[in-house]
Amino acid sequence: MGQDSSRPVQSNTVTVLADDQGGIKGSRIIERKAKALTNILVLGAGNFGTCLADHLASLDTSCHVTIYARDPAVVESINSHHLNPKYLKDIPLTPELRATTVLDASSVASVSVVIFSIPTQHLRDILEKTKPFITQNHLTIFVNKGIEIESGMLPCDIVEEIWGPEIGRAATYLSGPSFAAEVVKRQPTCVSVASRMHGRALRAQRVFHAPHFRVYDSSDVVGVEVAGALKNVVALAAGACAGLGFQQNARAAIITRGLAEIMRIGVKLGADPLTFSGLSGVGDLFLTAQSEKSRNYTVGYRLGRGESLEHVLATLGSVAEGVETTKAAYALCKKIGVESPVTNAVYGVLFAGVDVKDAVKALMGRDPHGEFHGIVDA
Ligand SMILES: NC(=O)C1=CN([C@@H]2O[C@H](COP(=O)(O)OP(=O)(O)OC[C@H]3O[C@@H](n4cnc5c(N)ncnc54)[C@H](O)[C@@H]3O)[C@@H](O)[C@H]2O)C=CC1
Ligand SMILES: O=C(CO)COP(=O)(O)O
Repeated sequence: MGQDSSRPVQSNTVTVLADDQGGIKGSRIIERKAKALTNILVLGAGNFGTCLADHLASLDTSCHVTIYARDPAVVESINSHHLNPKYLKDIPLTPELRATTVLDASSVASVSVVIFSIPTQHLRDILEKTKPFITQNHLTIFVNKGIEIESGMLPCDIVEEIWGPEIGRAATYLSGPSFAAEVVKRQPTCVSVASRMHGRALRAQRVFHAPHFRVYDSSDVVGVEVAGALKNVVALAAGACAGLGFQQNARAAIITRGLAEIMRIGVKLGADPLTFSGLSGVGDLFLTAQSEKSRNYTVGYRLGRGESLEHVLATLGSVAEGVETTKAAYALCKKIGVESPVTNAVYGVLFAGVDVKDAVKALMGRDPHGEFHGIVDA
């Protein structure tokens, strides 16, 4: 299989050109400290793990990138044919990318960067598996978006609970508007990366940065995580409105009121309100809540059209984090005493048999109140 001509391997020049599919062709615009970063392991060979591994493998040939998948058929196909047979199926992957089913002491010890691209409800499992091998020296980067159902915890808190505060605090969290199917085509994309140890966010920024992939650093881990998790709940609501046949006014309303709700929850949990105006906030909300490329929007849309949740999830073929996060966020908001009408409405439709039309009626029929109620007076 030859290299896809729309996705050139990058060299060390600074030329940035549009290719024939509108992707960006060219090379890194900041120096990546390849020698210091050395090898990278990506855990999770779904849509996003595959696209990030492909991205990193294409950046620097002196840096070996390995992707871990549980399915031997996926590993065999990536190694022999440079194709993932399950996700991003038609995209030829960078030939330098290697795949493995092995996750052990030596596979983790031989890399300095470990990227976790595993759905949130399975995060604990992979954290437990890697705990014996991860050290303070590893740069760890989490890209999942969600809240754990059982505990109501954000990924950052689960990481610190399982790995302990010292190693946990050094973890970094990447989030923002980044459909895998576009990143893998080198479409211009901007994201944020946050860490409680800011120097780690700067390191993660250098790992990913490329002409078509721009990374902004942040110290607001909670804000970035709350925004990434809850935009999926709002995307479910926006999709449902579209499925019902509501038009642009309704979409703008649900996105904006959804953002106010995300901010109320985030501020209560200690986030910086400014984060919600950034890439992980408005950026990802805007992307996900208005695009049929979003799995969460699609789930909402199909519910609005009258399909059952069970049927939609059985035929989606990939994770829609917002579904489980809705359950987690519903319980969390009750626990922390934050008003969450959008989350409650989505919860009712997904898990309590409420008809989508009735959920909209209930949302619109609430008593009026101030626009920034619960945020400015929090
Ligand atoms: N697809 C996208 O465009 C983006 C996804 N994300 C986030 O990245 C995370 C992963 O999403 P996708 O890759 O799209 O999901 P996906 O549904 O395409 O793939 C999930 C992958 O995780 C693997 N997996 C599940 N449990 C595992 C475990 N215990 N150990 C090892 N592997 C396991 C599955 O086998 C599958 O390969 C989600 O939290 C998602 O919200 C973030 C940005 C963009
Ligand atoms: O998070 C995403 C883009 O930033 C992907 O959204 P979906 O999970 O809804 O497809």
